[in-house]
Parts: sequence; C-alpha cells; structure tokens
Amino acid sequence: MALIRQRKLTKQQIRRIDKQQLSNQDSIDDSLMDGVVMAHYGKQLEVQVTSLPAVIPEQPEIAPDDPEPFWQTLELNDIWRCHVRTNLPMLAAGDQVRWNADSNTGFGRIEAVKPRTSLVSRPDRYHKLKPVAANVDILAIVFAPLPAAAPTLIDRYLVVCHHAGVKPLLVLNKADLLAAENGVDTNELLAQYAALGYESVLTSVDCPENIAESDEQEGLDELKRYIDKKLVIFAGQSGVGKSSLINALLPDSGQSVNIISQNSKLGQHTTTTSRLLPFNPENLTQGGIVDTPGIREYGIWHLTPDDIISGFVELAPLASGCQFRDCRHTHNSKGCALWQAVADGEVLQRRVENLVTLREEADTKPY
Ligand SMILES: Nc1nc2c(ncn2[C@@H]2O[C@H](COP(=O)(O)OP(=O)(O)OP(=O)(O)O)[C@@H](O)[C@H]2O)c(=O)[nH]1
Ligand SMILES: [Zn+2]
Repeated sequence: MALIRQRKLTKQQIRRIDKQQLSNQDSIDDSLMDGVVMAHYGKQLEVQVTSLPAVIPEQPEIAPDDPEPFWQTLELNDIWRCHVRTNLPMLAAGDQVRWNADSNTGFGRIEAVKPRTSLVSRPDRYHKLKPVAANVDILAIVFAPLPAAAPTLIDRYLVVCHHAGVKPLLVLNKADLLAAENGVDTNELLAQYAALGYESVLTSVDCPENIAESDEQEGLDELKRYIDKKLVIFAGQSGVGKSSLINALLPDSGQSVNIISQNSKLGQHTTTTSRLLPFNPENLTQGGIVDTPGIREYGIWHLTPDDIISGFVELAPLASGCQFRDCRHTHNSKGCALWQAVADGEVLQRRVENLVTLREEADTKPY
C-alpha cells in the first residue's frame, strides 16, 4: 500500500501562498466595476458601465513597427457585451452587477449580481421559467375602453405584481374613447380597483382624430410623476397602446450611448427577451422602461394557490374563515367564507370567480 504522505507546509510557505492569494484577489477587485444589465441575448448580455474600476487598464506601449492590437478604452456609460460567470443565477435586464472588462477583446465578464429588490419572470415556450426584468419598481397595467378591458387579465397582473414584489399602477389609456362608450363600464372598473387601494392614471397619447385640435397628451405628465426615477414595465393586451405610451415617454430614445460589441454578427438578428430603455441614458438612476415582448401572455401557473390568493388583497384575509382548510373557493364549496362575503355584498363576485379560474389554471399546467 502506497504511503500517502501529507505535505507539510512550512510557516513561511503558508505565508507566501496567503500573500499570493491576497494579491490575486486584489487585482480582481481592482478590475471590478458596477454595471446594469441593459439587454439579454441568449448567453450574452449587454452591460452599461455605471462606475469605473479602481485601476483603469492602460493601453500597452507598442513598438513603432508593430501593428496596433485591438484595444477598447473603458468609459463610463458605454455598453459592453458580456459573458456571465458559470455559477451565477440567470440574469435579466435591470440586474445590477459587478463585472470586469477585457480591453484586449472588447468583452466583459459578469462576476457577481447584487441583491434584487424584485424579479419578474415568465415561462418561455418550453415552460421553463425565465427572469425578464430585475429591480422593477412598477408594473403599469395598461388597458383601454377599446379593445374592451379584460378584468381577468388585470387581476392576473395584480397577482404577478404581488408575487414579484412590484407595485402595480393601472393605466387607462385611450381615455379619449371614454366618451364614446359613455365610460360606464371602464369607470366602474376603475372605481372597483380604487376601492381595493390600487392607484390609476388616465392617459390619451395617440388619438389621430384629436391631433389637429391639440397636441396635448392627456395624463402623460401625471404618469411621468408616478414613474419618475423608477424602473417600470408596461403590460397589457394587444392594441391598448403600450408602444404608443412608451414612445410618448421616450420621445428621443435614439442611441446616445456607445455600444461596444466586438462581434457585430452576434445580437444583430437575435431577439432580446427584454431591454432596459433608460429615461436618461447617461444616468440610470433616473429610471426607465423595461420593454418585454410577449409579457401579455403571462402565465401564472408557476405560482402556488397561496401565492395566487395573496394577490387578491381583499380575499386573502377572508380565506382563513372557510370551513375547510383546503377549500377551493368554488361556488359550491361548502362553508366558503369568500362566497359568504359575496352573498353579503362585501366583495365582488367576479374577483372570487377570477381567483378560482387562476387557481385552476395553475393546477392544470405542467409544473
Ligand atoms: N384613440 C386613441 N388611440 C390610441 C391611443 N394610444 C394608442 N392608440 C392607437 O391604438 C393602436 C394600438 O397602439 P399600440 O401602441 O400599437 O398598442 P400596443 O399595446 O403596443 O399593441 P401590441 O404591440 O400589439 O401589444 C394604434 O393604432 C394607436 O394609434 C390613445 O390614447 N387614443
Ligand atoms: Zn373558501
């Protein structure tokens, strides 16, 4: 049997190794800087430089006859294409990261992600849950008189907000059309959500008929006040005016920062899962919009029944009064406190029905 000899290090050797490790760590720390994930392309991300590293790499001297090698100077607010260290969680637009840049290649590497205040995820087409936006403050639930508002969809987004830790804001766009429908249904809906404590803004950003009379974009200033210095997502069904709102809020979203991407073939034709459009491209603390295509097909089946009921703020406290702990709150559930509250006129029947629908949906989908 071979004798396994444990290698004994002398004190001096240990000291030398410690010192070496420390200095390695120092050089990593010195090259790290802050950044914000602006967009996501499959395995690569775009990161904006929000602080410079302690030690800024300097371009090496080149001998007079040598060809000039590639060198990318590091500057604040530039956007770099980055790889991600393997053991990090999946990142999304809005994530705040620590990363370093390789001036010799024009690529960066994300080393760490800072704790998130919120995370919005959605299932991809393979039913795998993917984060789409991190550190979002507000989810603007956009609806309109036409196409008619779908309260089920609004309730679904409210559940999502609750679960993701994001504040909901109801945005009734196309307010100019309220007169045409006499505003009865939509105003009633707004009143119902106001009674539950949800805030709302009325906007009218893009009404062709009125454009000749006034260029006023109704409600836009009020909306801006709500979302100032905040990171916001616009969600809602097709045709309610999300793009119109985003364009109105970011009239000059033309490229004003330098995007560094050595390999221009990458990303040009790939679609992003989400992109952060800042209000001020040179100061990300001023907030912005996370544009997330496809958010309207938001499934919520990854949530548990408890998650779902806690998104129904007025119903959640009542559920403990149900006769059975595993009450499904359907119309014929015996001793259901929610239906008793409907009978007593304390809560809206459609909210209880939506709760049941969403719970059933969560139950029947895979995972
Ligand atoms: N009357 C009126 N029409 C509006 C208003 N805002 C947007 N529209 C119109 O509504 C239509 C749909 O607007 P979009 O901004 O494309 O809607 P969207 O929600 O982005 O739709 P998707 O891209 O399909 O999700 C367009 O024809 C707009 O001109 C508004 O305030 N009033
Ligand atoms: Zn019940």
